[in-house]
Amino acid sequence: SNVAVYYGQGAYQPRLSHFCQETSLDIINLGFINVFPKAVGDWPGSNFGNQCDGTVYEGTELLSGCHQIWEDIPICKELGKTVMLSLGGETAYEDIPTDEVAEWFADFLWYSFGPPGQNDTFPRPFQDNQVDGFDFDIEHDGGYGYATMIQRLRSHFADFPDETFYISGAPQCQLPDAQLSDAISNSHFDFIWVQWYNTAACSATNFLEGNGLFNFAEWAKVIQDSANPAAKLFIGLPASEEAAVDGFYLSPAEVYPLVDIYMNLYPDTFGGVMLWEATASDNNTINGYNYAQHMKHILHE
Ligand SMILES: CNC(=O)NC(=N)Nc1ccccc1
Repeated sequence: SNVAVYYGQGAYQPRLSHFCQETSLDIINLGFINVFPKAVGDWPGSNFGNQCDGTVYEGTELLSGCHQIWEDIPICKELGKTVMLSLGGETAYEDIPTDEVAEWFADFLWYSFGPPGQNDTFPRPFQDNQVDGFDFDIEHDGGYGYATMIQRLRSHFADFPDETFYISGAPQCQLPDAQLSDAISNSHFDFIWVQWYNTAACSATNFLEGNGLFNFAEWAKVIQDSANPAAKLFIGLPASEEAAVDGFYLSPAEVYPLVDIYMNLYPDTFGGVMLWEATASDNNTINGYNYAQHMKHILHE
């Protein structure tokens, strides 16, 4: 099974290539496209923390100088990493007003961050690099338009039949997820990494208390009833005490039984662990291994 991490919002984070050299990491979600178009023709905006050089395409909030990222993606690809572009995050206003805007947004993302050379009226913020897919980290204002975006993206994917592109989502653990449940029911996801933190009613800490509120089983059923029953369900966890809201961190020793039980109860649906986020994991070493390395060991026990 795989370890997925978010990268781009870490405090004083090192560049992407540092994480691509970590053998414990399989999937890297670059966060975030944090400004969504309000109308057809509007450009989205981006934020990758301390990366990029601060320049934007004139009149937009889309970063145009992300040299560290466009230099490092080839290294990541060379090392076999899956690199996703993540939409949303904490700060974004994530409302998609109409189907036309949803399709425009999907087209923009595809022509700007998908395979190069398709339509040069669009910018190439990562130059000729193409991402392996798009992640929906929709934290609020969502609910409508994502299924349309994903269907549109998949129609573009079909134009490159010998290449593989992915769609993923990071819903909160409360069911139904106000932002993504509609999209999960009506469009094809490959990975769902549930944020089993920050929400007391269903977080992974409930597993430790044995109170039955940790709802992996319910989410596994959502996947099995979804547009893609073969989608992989990941357990999302904070990579350190301070990486999420207080009180939701599990030590590696606490994660072990959680993963062991659900990996074996749901061998076809269990996909691995997602961590928020990469730099926090690096800074959280226990017995000489960082948090992601502990997760990799647990997954391969
Ligand atoms: C997948 N996205 C996230 O995990 N976002 C996230 N954890 N945001 C956040 C919320 C509260 C405190 C710190 C980070």
